[in-house]
Amino acid sequence: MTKVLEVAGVEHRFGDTVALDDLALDVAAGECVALLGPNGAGKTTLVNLAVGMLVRQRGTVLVGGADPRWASTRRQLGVVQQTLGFPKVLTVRELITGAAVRGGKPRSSAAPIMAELDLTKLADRRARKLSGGQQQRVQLAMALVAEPRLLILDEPTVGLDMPARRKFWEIIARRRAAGVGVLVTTHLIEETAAVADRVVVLNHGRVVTSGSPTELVARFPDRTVLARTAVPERRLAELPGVLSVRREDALVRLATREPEELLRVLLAEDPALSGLRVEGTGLAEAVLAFTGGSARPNAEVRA
Ligand SMILES: Nc1ncnc2c1ncn2[C@@H]1O[C@H](COP(=O)(O)OP(=O)(O)OP(=O)(O)O)[C@@H](O)[C@H]1O
Repeated sequence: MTKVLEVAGVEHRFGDTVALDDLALDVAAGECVALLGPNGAGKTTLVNLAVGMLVRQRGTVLVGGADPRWASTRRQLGVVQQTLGFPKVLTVRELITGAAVRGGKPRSSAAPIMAELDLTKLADRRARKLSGGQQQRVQLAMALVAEPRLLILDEPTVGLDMPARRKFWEIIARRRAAGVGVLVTTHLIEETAAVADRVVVLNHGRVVTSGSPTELVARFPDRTVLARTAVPERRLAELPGVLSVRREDALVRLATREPEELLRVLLAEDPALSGLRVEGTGLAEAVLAFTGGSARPNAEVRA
């Protein structure tokens, strides 16, 4: 499989701070790799090296086999980054046409991409005056118009509502089907689980683990059985397969690896049992565990 991003043996320091430490990571054509990790893990540093904004200190960073600091390499790269501000006076059409020309494409390539991203009606508006979600679409159009081989998306869906997020990932899926590789950094872990082939978890500048979202979650086989019951804690702890018991008011949380067996004995023990629920480990909890945080049972947890 062709690699569109190759990172190997990368070390990067800011003074005494080691931001990246012997880092290796690849993105293949058509693959979506999510880079996750807590604040300060080194995600932005890696992105800035990959887009050629930082000068490499040690190791290899190649986009489409070439140095991302070369202008010819950057033409193969589409970037959506939170921090980029638009110039004051330029319209949506001017920005997207400019990105097409810089990428070696004809000016006429702007119109179809504006249509795909619902920007046609906004074409003559100044980009700076648009809403956050609309500006995000302009950035994506600028990133896509030159048909890059690699997309780097840094927190790309922050500020987008649910329909806009769905649309965003649909557009990315179409590019992936055409062989475009994607590197995405995000704190919205559960969203990533739905779109990424592979997750790379960074902490303190190092890769602490990587794998498909399903593989990472499968490394945490524990399930939590929640129920309202009058059965005393000591008795609950003796039930088969119970690893731990925690009571929160009337609710008990029982950790187990055999939830079905536990449910059977629980119901036999307390026919008046109510509020029964079984929770599994989500990707967010798995990532927190890998980076030394404690698990939190929320649908969308910031790493
Ligand atoms: N320009 C800089 N000068 C000094 N230190 C920096 C600079 N940029 C990053 N660092 C340090 O490098 C480390 C990695 O930072 P980086 O911004 O890459 O992390 P991150 O994973 O993107 O974090 P976040 O999720 O908060 O954006 C941190 O310890 C940070 O303080």
